[in-house]
Amino acid sequence: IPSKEEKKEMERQLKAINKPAIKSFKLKPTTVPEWITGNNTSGRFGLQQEGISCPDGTVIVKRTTMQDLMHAQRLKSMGFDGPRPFLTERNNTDLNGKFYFAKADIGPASFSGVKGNINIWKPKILQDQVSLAFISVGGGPKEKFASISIGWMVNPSLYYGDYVRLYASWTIHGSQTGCYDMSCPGFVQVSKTTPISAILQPISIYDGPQYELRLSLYQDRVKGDWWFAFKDENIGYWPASLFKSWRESNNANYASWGGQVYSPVTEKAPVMGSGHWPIEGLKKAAYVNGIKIIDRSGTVFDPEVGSVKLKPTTVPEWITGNNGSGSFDLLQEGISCPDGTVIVKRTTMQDLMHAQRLKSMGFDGPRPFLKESNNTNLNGKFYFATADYGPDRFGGVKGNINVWKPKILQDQVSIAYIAVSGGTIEENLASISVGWVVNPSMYSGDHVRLYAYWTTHGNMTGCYATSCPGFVQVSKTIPVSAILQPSSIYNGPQYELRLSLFQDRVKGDWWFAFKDENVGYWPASLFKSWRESNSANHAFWGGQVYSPVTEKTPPMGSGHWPSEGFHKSAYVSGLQIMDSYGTVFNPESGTVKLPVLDLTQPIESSVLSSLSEACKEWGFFYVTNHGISKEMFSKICSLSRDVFRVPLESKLKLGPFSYTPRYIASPYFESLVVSGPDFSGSAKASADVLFQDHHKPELRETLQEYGAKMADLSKRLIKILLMITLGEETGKRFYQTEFSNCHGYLRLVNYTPPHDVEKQKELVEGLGMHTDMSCITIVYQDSVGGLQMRSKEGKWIDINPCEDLLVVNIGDLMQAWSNGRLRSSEHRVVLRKLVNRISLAFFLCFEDEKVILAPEEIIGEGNCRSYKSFKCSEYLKFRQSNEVGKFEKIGYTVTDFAGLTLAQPDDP
Ligand SMILES: O=C(O)CCC(=O)C(=O)O
Ligand SMILES: [Fe+2]
Repeated sequence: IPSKEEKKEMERQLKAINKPAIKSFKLKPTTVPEWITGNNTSGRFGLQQEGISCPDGTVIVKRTTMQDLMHAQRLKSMGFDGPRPFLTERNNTDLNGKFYFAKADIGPASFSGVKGNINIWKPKILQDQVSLAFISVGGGPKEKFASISIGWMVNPSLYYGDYVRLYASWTIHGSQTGCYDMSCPGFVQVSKTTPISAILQPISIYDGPQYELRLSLYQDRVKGDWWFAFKDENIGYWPASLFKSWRESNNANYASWGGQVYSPVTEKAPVMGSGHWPIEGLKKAAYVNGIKIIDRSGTVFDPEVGSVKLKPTTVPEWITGNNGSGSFDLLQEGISCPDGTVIVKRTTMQDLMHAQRLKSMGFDGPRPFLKESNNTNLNGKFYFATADYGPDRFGGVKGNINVWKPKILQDQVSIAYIAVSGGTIEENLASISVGWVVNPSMYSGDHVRLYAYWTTHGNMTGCYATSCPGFVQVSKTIPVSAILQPSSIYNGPQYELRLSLFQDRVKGDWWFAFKDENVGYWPASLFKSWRESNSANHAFWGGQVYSPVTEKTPPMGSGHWPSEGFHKSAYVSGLQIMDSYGTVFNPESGTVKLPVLDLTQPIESSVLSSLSEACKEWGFFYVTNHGISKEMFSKICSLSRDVFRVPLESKLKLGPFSYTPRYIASPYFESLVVSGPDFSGSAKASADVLFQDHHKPELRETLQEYGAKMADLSKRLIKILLMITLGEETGKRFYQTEFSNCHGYLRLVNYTPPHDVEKQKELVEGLGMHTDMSCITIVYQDSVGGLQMRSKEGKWIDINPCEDLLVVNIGDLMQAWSNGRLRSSEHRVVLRKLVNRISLAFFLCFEDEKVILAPEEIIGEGNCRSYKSFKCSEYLKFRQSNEVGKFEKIGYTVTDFAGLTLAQPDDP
């Protein structure tokens, strides 16, 4: 505990260090070595943001807190006064502690830059110990000796936790004066993404993957400043003035690379690097490689660089989609920056005290994942209003929350949010929530602010975006505590926040997007429990208020009840869930998650049961890894466009069996049938009519290939359906006797919506409700979407398009043959956007002469037969006898045609 005097001194130091929030910085060096702008090289590298940094998020700077200074003080008194980046002395021990080094050096020499790759390890060390790996430069005569060193360091006494962190330190005055990063004036941070004490992840694994830090130190040859670059990014610089002694000798004199450990004498010295000897070789021992020197003339050898992750690898379509309603302005803390400046809101003592005070009040953060209802504890009351979705595996959630500014007192909190949470067991529950918050105790004023919050460890650990390591800010314009304006007005204009949380499907990181901009992400490593369950489990939307028990509870949202309706009560709208395949669905409208059959995976019993359930309930499912490439789909789509662009006159020459013009099924629907098994012949016949002497060999070649693949796929699917309903052996037998003569045909469909489709009040149907006359149908729909299936209760459910998935649905013939165990459900296509839509449907049908009669095996003992036997061609005739009956199914279903209304158990 510091004495009064010491505390005063620290406060003085804090004042000196914590400069005003706005300051003009140099943002770029004048000269940059070639190696900084080179192309990327290997080595994926995630960065975690430093503990206490700017909620503002514009520049990540760890402002020195009293605590840091106390730590530093303590370290000093322990004997560790900083890394010894340039030391000619050998391993040494003084009264308090021991230093060990392993290094290589160059010098004296004349150079102005050095770079190298250091691989990252996380040595096990005790609280008072230090382990680091570095690159450094130094120079000047003995008593004026100065140096800079950068690298990674594990130093629990200086920084929170035993994380491996980026570090930078320097010494002047013959190494008498020394500083870490921000703990004394000198280093100027310019990077907005990489703080100097950033947590480094991942870490190399013994005999496993190796991760490197790519670092460089170089002098601006015009200004003389020394710059520190991490991968491609300039982190900051030390002004030339700091190293007078170098200026005198006009350049640096020594460079060194290596490792260093420090331990109090009372303890066993900690591990350096991986703790293994160089003789064990790569992947086992720590290394520094790719060392390069830049000489005074600027000559470099083999420049080599990389970059920091700023974008997710996968981005859901909704992020790049068009804007929704409601304009929205963002204010950044009420300060705007003159050119060439960056906004630095560093964590102040006050911020920390606020957070502390809130904690002691009972509010330890929003409670994004709560099964419990409104609750009151000793200190305060929480109230919730939430809707939730789950448990389910999904990869994202989005929604619009309208913004209100509830009147609340200083100690109260009001929040509206969307959240995701997961975890397999109580102890590893984790969650992320984003939304708006009014929280005057945490942030200054009663502004409505954007917030992001997460919890880990069974929700025991929780953090606001930047108040502990975890969230990585990437947006340069939207800080997570941005003030939101305007807010909605009762019975007046409504303003919404468009938010989404989604998982990078390659890296596993969770991203937060506001409108169409990625604000930042939480690295996958943060939510181990989710990784175990492979994705999130629950989604929530709602409001939350907190108040100390002594006060009246504040209003939630607008403070008005939902019954008052739109413009009056708070709402969350446009809720969407993205499943782990990237398809998007609406959790409100009785959403159904259809199973996805992966054809490259062994069909396990869990897959069989969900498939069988879906076929019974919906008659729809998805199939993936079906062996048809994206290029194939886009080729057919483009060929289809060519076909439908042909003048109507020519298309009509194809005749009604192959071409259906727009006015038959619907004013927006036209289609071309290509029949199998000779898809090529059928396509050629059509092409000859449509394109006459302009031969289109691609059309028949592509359709032949696609048709054949569809025929194979449909047969494979039939076998799986038979296996589900009849078991493996019986299924195989029936495939041979009943399905081996099936044939298929393709229908290319072009939907042309009316010009005012987006303004129409009524839903525009591209294809009306119908059931398919097939055994099964396989549909490819382009990215426009609009296919819907109808539930037994009559609810319409979107079947969203997804690049990698084909839609499979059961047709009437299969429903009759399976005695209704497989459902042929009504579906339709709705047009919402003013763009053409292409779909490719493949119908697998029984041969015309086949008599359909459900076998006893499928009816099962004690069950009734539901359909009388009928000849396939008769049913087709029944549907086709009437142009309406072909597409409009009411009164023309297989049940109308062959259904047995009465239970007749003895009827064969
Ligand atoms: O266009 C679609 O997505 C589906 C077409 C369809 O249902 C059909 O042709 O039977
Ligand atoms: Fe259909």
